[in-house]
Order: sequence, then C-alpha cells, then structure tokens
Amino acid sequence: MAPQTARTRSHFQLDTPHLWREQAWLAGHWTGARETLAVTDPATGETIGHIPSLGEAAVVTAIDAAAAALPAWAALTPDERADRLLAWYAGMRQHREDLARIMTLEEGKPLAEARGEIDYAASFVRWFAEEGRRAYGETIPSHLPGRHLHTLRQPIGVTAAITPWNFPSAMVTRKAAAALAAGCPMLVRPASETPYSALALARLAEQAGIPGGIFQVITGDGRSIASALMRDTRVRALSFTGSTEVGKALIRQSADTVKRLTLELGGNAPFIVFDDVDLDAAVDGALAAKFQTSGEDCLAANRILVQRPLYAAFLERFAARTAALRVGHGLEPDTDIGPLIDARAVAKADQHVSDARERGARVLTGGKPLGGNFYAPTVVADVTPDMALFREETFSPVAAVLAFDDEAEAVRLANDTEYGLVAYCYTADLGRATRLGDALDYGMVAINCAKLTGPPIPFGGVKQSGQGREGSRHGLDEYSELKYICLGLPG
Ligand SMILES: NC(=O)c1ccc[n+]([C@@H]2O[C@H](COP(=O)([O-])OP(=O)(O)OC[C@H]3O[C@@H](n4cnc5c(N)ncnc54)[C@H](O)[C@@H]3O)[C@@H](O)[C@H]2O)c1
Ligand SMILES: N[C@@H](CC=O)C(=O)O
Repeated sequence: MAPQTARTRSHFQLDTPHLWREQAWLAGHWTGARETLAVTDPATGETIGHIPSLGEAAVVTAIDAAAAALPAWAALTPDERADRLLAWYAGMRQHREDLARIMTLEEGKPLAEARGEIDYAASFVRWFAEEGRRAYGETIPSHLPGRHLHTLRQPIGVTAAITPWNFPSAMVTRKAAAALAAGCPMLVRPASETPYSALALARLAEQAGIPGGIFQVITGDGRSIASALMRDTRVRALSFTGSTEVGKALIRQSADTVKRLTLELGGNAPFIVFDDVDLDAAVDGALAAKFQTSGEDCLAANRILVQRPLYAAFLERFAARTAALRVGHGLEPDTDIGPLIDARAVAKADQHVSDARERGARVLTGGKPLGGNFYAPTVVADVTPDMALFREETFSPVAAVLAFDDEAEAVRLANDTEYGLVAYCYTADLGRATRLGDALDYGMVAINCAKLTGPPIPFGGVKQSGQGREGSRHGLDEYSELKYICLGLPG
C-alpha cells in the first residue's frame, strides 16, 4: 500500500511527502493490515488518513525483532549509539516544518506550538545522545576484607512505550531517546488520535540508520497491544504517559511479569499568586501556564489561587486577556487556541463549567462550546473545593480561579488533591518562595515562571501523578539495571 496519496500530498502540503506514513514500522518493514483506524483532523472532523489496526501477533513480531536486535545495539559503544541518535536529531531539525504541520493536522495545536514541540522533542534526542556516554557505575569502599566492590549500569532489555495524543512527538522521544541511549530497543504504541507524528519519527529513525528492531512504531488498539506487551517476559520496562486511570490499570497488569513501569500521569496544577507580585507578570504566567495546547497539557494550571487583596484586579486583567485569545484551526497563522481533541473533551469542559455555575461560581468570559471541537477560552471565578473544576483535571481552556487569605491556606488548598505533578507560585518574598518549594507536595515546582521543562530537568510527579523520572541524567536510569560486582582478590 502506498503510504501517501496524491490527495494527501496536495492537501497537507508537506515538503517531504514520504514523512506521511500510513503503515506501522514493524521489525524493519512498513507494515499494513486489513483492518484500519481512521484518523481525523480535530478542527474540521475530516478524515485525514487511516492507520493499520495491528493486534497481538504484530506485538509478538515486534518483540521478536527487538530481542534479536538487542545484543548488537547494547554492544555498540555509547559514541556509536550517539552517532545514530544525532543523525535522527538532524533529521528532525531538517524536517521541522513538516513534522510540525503533521502534528497540527492530527492534534489541532497551533502551528507555532507544534514547532515548539518539535524543537522540544528533538532536544531529548540530542540530550540522551550525549548523556548515554555518562551511564557511570561506582566503586564502593569495601566492608569485606580482600574484595573490590563496584557497580555498573546495563541495558534493562526490550522496552516499550504507550504515548498520549496531546504531545505526539515529545512524549515519544523523551522515552525512546533515553532507552536507545541506554542500549535498549523500544517499541512505541502512539495514541490512535495522533499516530502520524510517531510514524514520521520512525521514518526519520530509519533514515538515520537506527536498526528496524531498535525503534518500532506499532499502531492499533491500546488495550490489546498493552496486554500483549504485559504478558511477554522479554519486555522488561514500559513507560506510559496518559491518564491516572489507565496508569493504574497498567500497574495491575504488570504484576505478573514484574515489569519496571515509568508512569507520567494526570495533574491538577495549582498556580498561586501572592499579593506582593507584579500583576502583569503573574497574568502573563497564568495565561502561559493555562492555555498552552488549548489547556490539554498535564502541566496546565488547573486551579489559579490568588491572594485576596489582588483577586479582583487579577480577575479583571486575566479575563480581558483570555477573552482576546483567538480560536481557530491550528494552521491559521493568528490562532492562539485550537480545537479540543474530540467531542468528549468538549462535553467534559462544558460539564465542568455547568457544575461550577450551579454551585455558585461566576463565569467571567467564555463558558460555551463554539461548535465542532472548539470551546471558548473561559475564566470561572469563585471556584470552591467541592466543584469538579477544582477536583478534576479539566484538560480544556477553562481556567478556574479562587481566592485565599494567607500562605498556610494557599498550601492547604494547593495540596488538597491526589495529584502531584507540578505547582506554580508567584511571590516577591524569597523566604516564602523557599518555604513553598519545601511545602508543595509536587514533583516539580516553578517559582515566578511558567516555563520549566527541557531535557536537563527530571520530569515527573508524586502521589497519583506517577512514578519515575524522564529527561535529565535520571532519565537513563529508567532503562538500565544497576548491577553490583563483588570481586574477591586471590590471596
Ligand atoms: N505526566 C505527564 O507527563 C503527562 C503528559 C501528557 C499527558 N498526560 C496525561 O494524559 C491524560 C490525557 O491523555 P489521554 O487522554 O491520551 O490519556 P489516556 O490514558 O486515555 O491515553 C493515553 C494512552 O494510553 C492508551 N490507552 C487508553 N486506554 C488504554 C488501556 N486500557 N491500556 C493501554 N493503553 C491504553 C491511549 O490510546 C493513549 O495512547 C491526562 O490525564 C494528562 O495529564 C500526562
Ligand atoms: N507539557 C508536558 C507534557 C504533558 O502533557 C511536557 O512539557 O513534557
């Protein structure tokens, strides 16, 4: 089956049409299937293509290929693996515009944000190409006479990843680059809503000389692919980014084969604004932290807490700026907010707003669906902890704002959730900033800034937001085993 048609070529206007793949990259072959899944542009509802719906047999083929490729890949020097990863990185840089366009078509995010995600995704490949050289062990002063003790890091084995639709490239490379740099093959199953970004990455990996068994992309139903992965004892580690609900199901399924799981799950980020800050800086930060990717971001500010003396002024300015955001197709140059991923996401946003209204909150701007998968950028004031907007991740352009009186109350409200991914706070008081860094029960805390991610930082959550860390030097550890050697010295 030809992966591109004349229609898709002209329609999508890719400079390099062969990056648009409608087959899975399995065991070094572009592979189709009789059954397919349709993929739609969330902005128009139009079908943009079909991908193979592969099942358990294909997963076994992929694991066979990965297990066969593992010894030779693990035996390469870190420099040799780095060369392949850097070639992959170069391909991503070269095709940045096409990759961004593919992402906007399938995910809906504005093109400028998609370009930013491609840069972000590529940066993990470069980071881990370098970091693979530093998978150090250690020597241990011996407690036993006549012994030398040391540790070394070895590749864990065949690995797999299940990735979400909201960051269709970065969630693939943050996992795969770490696994490959550590000497492991990785089999990726991307979300069925956004498979084309991952398939384009597979095409670039192929061109970079990464062996077919080392990086594979398999498309199809998540549940059956996950259960085949979980059953197979050769798969030693699985990294999942997605909802807490599915993460919990994967923990249960992994028990029988005792796999290592890295889980990047849901969030419910507080964004705390104290009354000693520059109001414009805090409003800029809140807009950035709330509305990126239409609010469909695990790091999105889900609850904006403002100290009472600043509350009215903050609401006025924040609502005015929110009302000015332009909603549209992500390929339109002026778009700030794209569509939500599907009708279910729109219904959830609207339910959260109705629930808040019924419980006494005020809708200052937006608060309604705009047709199709679009929802108006919304500010809801006077939110209380009993509202769904406070308790659940809304994953939409709906901002929930509430007032607090003092630092103790802010911390109590912020920590009143089972999630613990990221917290933001704005304050001019250094002592308070330090105390908040300690007291907020989150894996990541951003103080006086909204942008905090990148390859050098350990990304991850506590409580029900997940386990393990991605990126940074710690990201390699998820894909290696720490082995201890006790060497007895003759005589
Ligand atoms: N912490 C992070 O780094 C991070 C990053 C992005 C998204 N997320 C979270 O992801 C969620 C939104 O993404 P989503 O709606 O795609 O989540 P989701 O859990 O529904 O889906 C995530 C992935 O799992 C697959 N999947 C669904 N059910 C499955 C099952 N039973 N077994 C195996 N795989 C299954 C999906 O097809 C998708 O590929 C939000 O909660 C968000 O916070 C977290
Ligand atoms: N925005 C996150 C992904 C979560 O949805 C990131 O920066 O990695």
